[in-house]
Amino acid sequence: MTTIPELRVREVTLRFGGLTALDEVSFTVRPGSLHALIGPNGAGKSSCFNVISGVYRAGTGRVELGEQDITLRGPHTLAGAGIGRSFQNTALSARSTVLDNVLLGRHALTRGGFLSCGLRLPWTVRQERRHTARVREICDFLGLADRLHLPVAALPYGAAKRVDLARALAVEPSLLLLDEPAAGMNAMETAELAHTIQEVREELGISILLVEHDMGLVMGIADRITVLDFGRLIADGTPAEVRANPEVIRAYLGTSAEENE
Ligand SMILES: Nc1ncnc2c1ncn2[C@@H]1O[C@H](COP(=O)(O)OP(=O)(O)OP(=O)(O)O)[C@@H](O)[C@H]1O
Repeated sequence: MTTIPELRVREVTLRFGGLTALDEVSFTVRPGSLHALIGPNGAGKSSCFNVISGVYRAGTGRVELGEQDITLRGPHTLAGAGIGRSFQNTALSARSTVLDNVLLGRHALTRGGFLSCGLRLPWTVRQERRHTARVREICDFLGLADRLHLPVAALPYGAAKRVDLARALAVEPSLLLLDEPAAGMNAMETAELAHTIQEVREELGISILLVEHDMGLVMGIADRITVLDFGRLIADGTPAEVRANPEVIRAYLGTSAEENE
């Protein structure tokens, strides 16, 4: 069994001109845990997510995954580092089928260049079959088995988000980054998603870092929660600890309470 590495965010600072989006933020995602990153609007959640996933480069500080320093890695090297990520606005090809979209996520694990694939050499054919079989398993696990050959454009929103999740899992990550997976979902889709995320964690044993606005979802499934406010870390603990933290209550009451409930 592969060991799941710890993700360490170490004193990360990120500035946009005069604005400090992240101010010496440090937290650790323990191996196999479901860790949520929350905070009011503009707190720095997306900035932090983007630093971890290599979209933004931290001004100072480090991001480490196990023994790897991933601070300066670009987003295209994520899969190689064992990180799968979902997107807030799914970056799927709407006209392609579910199967083809998820197979694209598998690309990072594919050996051989386009010449050997184009020539359909026997080992590339075998490799393709193996990848397709695994992708079918992942889609099956996520309840997409009967939709494999449908174009993504024909799917309801909740199912399209599952395809995005399937594509992130297709890289066989040890760390899964989920960027507001419940955004735009109705209550039933959100409840199903919560169940799926828990199943992914239990079945695959991987670590999951979740950036999410839906407090109900986060409080219900996270093992640990890191709270940001104005780019600073104001709390880090279990859902019960975070819920009772006066600074967290103040930060959330300072914004629209309904919006964050
Ligand atoms: N590319 C950018 N250029 C300039 N400022 C930015 C950029 N991205 C984010 N910011 C600013 O950095 C701060 C943190 O933004 P960020 O999007 O990380 O917060 P957030 O917690 O994800 O907010 P939300 O919940 O509204 O998505 C905000 O003041 C935002 O305006």
